Amino acid sequence: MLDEEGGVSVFTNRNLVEPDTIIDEERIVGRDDQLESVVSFLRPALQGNRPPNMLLYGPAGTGKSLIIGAVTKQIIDLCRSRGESFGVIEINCQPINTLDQAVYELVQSVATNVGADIGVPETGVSTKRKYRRLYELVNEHYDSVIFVLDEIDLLVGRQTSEEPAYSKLLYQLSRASNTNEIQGRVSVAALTNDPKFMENIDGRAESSFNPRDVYFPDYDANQLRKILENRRDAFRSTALDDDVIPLVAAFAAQSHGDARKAIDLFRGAGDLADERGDERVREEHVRESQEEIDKDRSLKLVEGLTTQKKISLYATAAVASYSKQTGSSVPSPVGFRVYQWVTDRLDADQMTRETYVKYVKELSTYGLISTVRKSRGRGGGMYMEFTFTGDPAAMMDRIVDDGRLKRISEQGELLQTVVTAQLKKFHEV
Ligand SMILES: Nc1ncnc2c1ncn2[C@@H]1O[C@H](COP(=O)(O)OP(=O)(O)OP(=O)(O)O)[C@@H](O)[C@H]1O
Repeated sequence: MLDEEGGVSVFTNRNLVEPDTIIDEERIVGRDDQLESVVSFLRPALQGNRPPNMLLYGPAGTGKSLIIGAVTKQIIDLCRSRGESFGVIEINCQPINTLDQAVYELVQSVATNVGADIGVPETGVSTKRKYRRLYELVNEHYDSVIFVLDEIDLLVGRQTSEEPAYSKLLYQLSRASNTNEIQGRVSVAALTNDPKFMENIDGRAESSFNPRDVYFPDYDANQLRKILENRRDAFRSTALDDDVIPLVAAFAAQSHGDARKAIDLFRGAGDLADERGDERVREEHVRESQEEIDKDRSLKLVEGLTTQKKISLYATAAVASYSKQTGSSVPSPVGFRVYQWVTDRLDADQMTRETYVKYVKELSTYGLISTVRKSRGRGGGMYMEFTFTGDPAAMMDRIVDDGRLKRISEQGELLQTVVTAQLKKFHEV
């Protein structure tokens, strides 16, 4: 097999390890209970009745979109063979900011499905008009529909509104057939990672939505292994070393058993082998690809931090990096002194020691840092100790991409002296 540049590729069907490829049912692993529940909930659609609303919840990459997609696809086909038209109107709420935009996206989704005009402008008209257009399209083209709202919890809407946008949308859609706005049968399936989602929804939305729950737990390493085995034919039959699939599964199992991560890593390892012109995917490709993924993740995370958090992280990383022993931990009083020095140099606001500690502790929730409480012995008080899971010097490099912090990286030697002096002082007391 040739790759795009005409070289030999380890893949024969790379598409199979792309995240959004819709796979056949026989490739689905370990979701029998969820499949059974969703099938039984949607069966009424085949008997001329309205299926109940559903809430599919569980961590990222556990097959929620996959299962609802696979079952609704079958229903569409079965309905079609009986001369009925069943519509699946799907949106992902993650990039959507407002209720108005969500309704517009729904209109767009139906219009694309049926090949009709959107028939309403994106801005400059009321949300009510967009709802009207949505109902009009549904009534013209479908006998029954299911609205699939992925990542529903992220549709919060404007901060000023008391009721979150997802609550209003669920209310509106789930009663659209009762109010006769939609003449056919309507149900709503909401997908979320948040197990407490229903606690935040408004009372009247809760009673009109009133869903049947389907829970999607994490996959364990064994299930991930089977998921990957079932896509082994993405690669040439001789292209995978024996330890590749178990290793990919083990890495993904560590990061909460997310099948998407497993598939991404599987593909990434293959791409790396291709890039290097290697004929087989080996353990080293998996490890290096995983390192790349970790690096990207921490980079994205750092980009999203406020300047104060960046400074706190930078000062802490500087202590870890400049202290003589590798992998050494950072006592919070030392980190704070260095933080103060950095803020002075940058002429930035200075937070209290409590706030500094709070910021750094927050980063431990992302797995970048681990924290322990320490005692200085009799009467010496308590302090926190921070340890970096990765390389603190690499972390510093990532942070100084922020224009404001660049100035400090030019004073590396001075910073090193400050760190050494502060550490010495701390250990002398
Ligand atoms: N049981 C499974 N068998 C085979 N492939 C799976 C399985 N579960 C998930 N996958 C694959 O993993 C990827 C992520 O799955 P999916 O999008 O369904 O997860 P999700 O639970 O909807 O995640 P998110 O909450 O992030 O949207 C997809 O490529 C899907 O095909």
